[in-house]
Amino acid sequence: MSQPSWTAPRQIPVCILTGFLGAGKTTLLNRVIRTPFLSDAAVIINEFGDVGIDHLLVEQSGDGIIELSDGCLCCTVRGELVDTLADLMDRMQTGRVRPFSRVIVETTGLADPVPVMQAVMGNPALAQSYRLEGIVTVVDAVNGMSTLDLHEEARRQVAVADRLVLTKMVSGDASGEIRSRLRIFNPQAELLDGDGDLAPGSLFDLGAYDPARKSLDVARWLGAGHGHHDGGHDHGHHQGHDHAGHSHQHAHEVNRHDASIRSDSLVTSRPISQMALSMFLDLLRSAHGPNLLRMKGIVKLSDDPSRPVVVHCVQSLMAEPVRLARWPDGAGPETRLVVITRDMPAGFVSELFAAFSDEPDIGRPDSAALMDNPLAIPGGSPRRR
Ligand SMILES: Nc1nc2c(ncn2[C@@H]2O[C@H](COP(=O)(O)OP(=O)(O)OP(=O)(O)O)[C@@H](O)[C@H]2O)c(=O)[nH]1
Repeated sequence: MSQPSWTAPRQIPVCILTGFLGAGKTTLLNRVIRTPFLSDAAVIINEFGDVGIDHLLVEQSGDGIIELSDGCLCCTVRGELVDTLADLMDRMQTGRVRPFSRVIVETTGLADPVPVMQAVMGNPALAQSYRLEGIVTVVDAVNGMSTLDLHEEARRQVAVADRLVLTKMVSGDASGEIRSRLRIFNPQAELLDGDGDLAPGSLFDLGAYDPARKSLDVARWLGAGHGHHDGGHDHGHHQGHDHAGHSHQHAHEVNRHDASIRSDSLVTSRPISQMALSMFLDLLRSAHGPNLLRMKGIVKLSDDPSRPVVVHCVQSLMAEPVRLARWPDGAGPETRLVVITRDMPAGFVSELFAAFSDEPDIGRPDSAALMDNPLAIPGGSPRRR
């Protein structure tokens, strides 16, 4: 992990709007595109196939910018989206398009959002101008269950979301099953009613760290208050509590269709050294990067527990950590990390973190032992693909 930066340049937030084919992404965008919150947004629409029509369906707001990135994001994301974002910035800086302060990328319904996130975060030139704000995933209440059963991309779209929007609801009762499943799948994401009165700010302002305002809405970003799913369903969901010391971990394992994807929520008030944090993150990213779909959080460091560091990564890519001047209002002071993984054994991430954060436990090496011998990793060896 590189040294956290004290100040970050002004970067334009990029929000990814995803959701399976026909879930209602374009409809949702149309509902909010003309509102003041999005009046200076640039919208990039990715379409699949030679004859795209989605961009024709999105009503332009005034001189709103609609960029078309054709081709499948899964295949062309690194070239196409990176080029489009770079070109857009160049055109703004040379006065060829009006200034924009936010970008929304609507993906094709077939897109795996992870490479899309990587494209925004992983290009050094783009990282100067843009920062990944987060993911909004639209889920269709009518077809959502079968879509999640059948499509890995749809499961990933839900798992990595910061915010989930449920569309096409028939009645409150009928949507109970899909709500429960989404909660199991992604306990942290805020779940919004797409038929309700949606303010664009509640859709696209995801609470991520904003270098311009130097603000972080931890509850929105990490989902405080959304951490528990609706009860009543048992799809193999396991939740572990360990209140020894000051920490607890919640691990959420989803039903047999989704069994490969897990979400771990790691919380501890015990400060962690920067070295131990770096080793924990490096180990996860280097050894398990392909299975680390997303990790984000705020960490209490032992050198100065009053100034937390904000970290987030997508697979092996890590954004520049940012050291805050103080704990954000309403947060902490405790470390909170959300880790979304695929094909990792239950307990692996939480055990590894507990070892690095020196949670006492018989038979578990502490951080000093792990730094001496990183092979003594607790939690067993994850399956590899
Ligand atoms: N009843 C109802 N229909 C909706 C809602 N949202 C979208 N639809 C309908 O669902 C269909 C697909 O909506 P789109 O907004 O085009 O979905 P999309 O996710 O952009 O679709 P793709 O671009 O094909 O992935 C359209 O016929 C919409 O009118 C909703 O909240 N309620």
